[in-house]
Amino acid sequence: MSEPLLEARDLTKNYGTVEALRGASFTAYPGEVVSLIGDNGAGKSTLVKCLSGVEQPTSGTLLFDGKPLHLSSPNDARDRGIETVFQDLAVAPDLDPAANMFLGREILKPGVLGWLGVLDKKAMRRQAAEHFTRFGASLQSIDVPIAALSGGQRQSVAVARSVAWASKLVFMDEPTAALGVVQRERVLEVIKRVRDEGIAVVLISHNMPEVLSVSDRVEVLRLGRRVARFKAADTTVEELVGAMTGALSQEDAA
Ligand SMILES: Nc1ncnc2c1ncn2[C@@H]1O[C@H](COP(=O)(O)OP(=O)(O)OP(=O)(O)O)[C@@H](O)[C@H]1O
Repeated sequence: MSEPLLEARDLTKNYGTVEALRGASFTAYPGEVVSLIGDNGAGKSTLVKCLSGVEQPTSGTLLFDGKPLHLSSPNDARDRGIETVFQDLAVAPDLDPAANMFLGREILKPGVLGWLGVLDKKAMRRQAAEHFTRFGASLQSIDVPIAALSGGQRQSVAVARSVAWASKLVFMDEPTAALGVVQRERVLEVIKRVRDEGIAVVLISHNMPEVLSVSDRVEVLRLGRRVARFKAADTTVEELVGAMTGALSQEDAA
């Protein structure tokens, strides 16, 4: 296997007296789908927040391409090609899907005075439409505000937006949770397509059959620590559940 793209070693994260992470480690390789699983409260979202610049770990080490990494904000992570689809769907409800896709990354064209940039809405709409088609967001129109879309359509806009900008790694926190069967399959196809382009996809999901069908590897968190790692092809739902609940603890045994 290639060298790790992103590695977390012994991360801790305290919120007051709550220890959300207690020495958590995690590894993602380029061009793989790795699922991060664990019971409610295991620390998955906290770990993703620490790996995407939303939160700073209390202690521990992050490495990116083998070099120490410090992320002071989500923009810091984005500058390195790391994108995140959050569980709470950070889309702007009053803007249309194209504007959402380019939020904070607007395409400018020279203004009348030559030096004042104005928004190139046409270029953004064209690129957004191409992108949504490519990444399976089925929208009848890209002119309506996000607020008028269904939950599933909003979700697919959020997924398409983050994979549009991810050049190295994308975190997806429950990306199929709000989706019907057809859209769920589309998102899973998008995940595989992004992986096949050499990007690392980190998937958080409580749906074990889905985890096994789309992942190359699975890492298991329990009580704020990584307790097991599996190759998806070599494991079963029962084994994953055993690791999540503590019936099996590979890493403690190692
Ligand atoms: N901002 C916060 N302040 C205080 N405690 C927090 C905060 N965020 C998370 N926690 C606590 O940290 C622990 C881990 O939470 P986290 O959301 O990371 O778990 P999770 O594995 O993502 O869970 P779920 O599957 O339910 O989303 C929980 O006990 C949670 O209550």
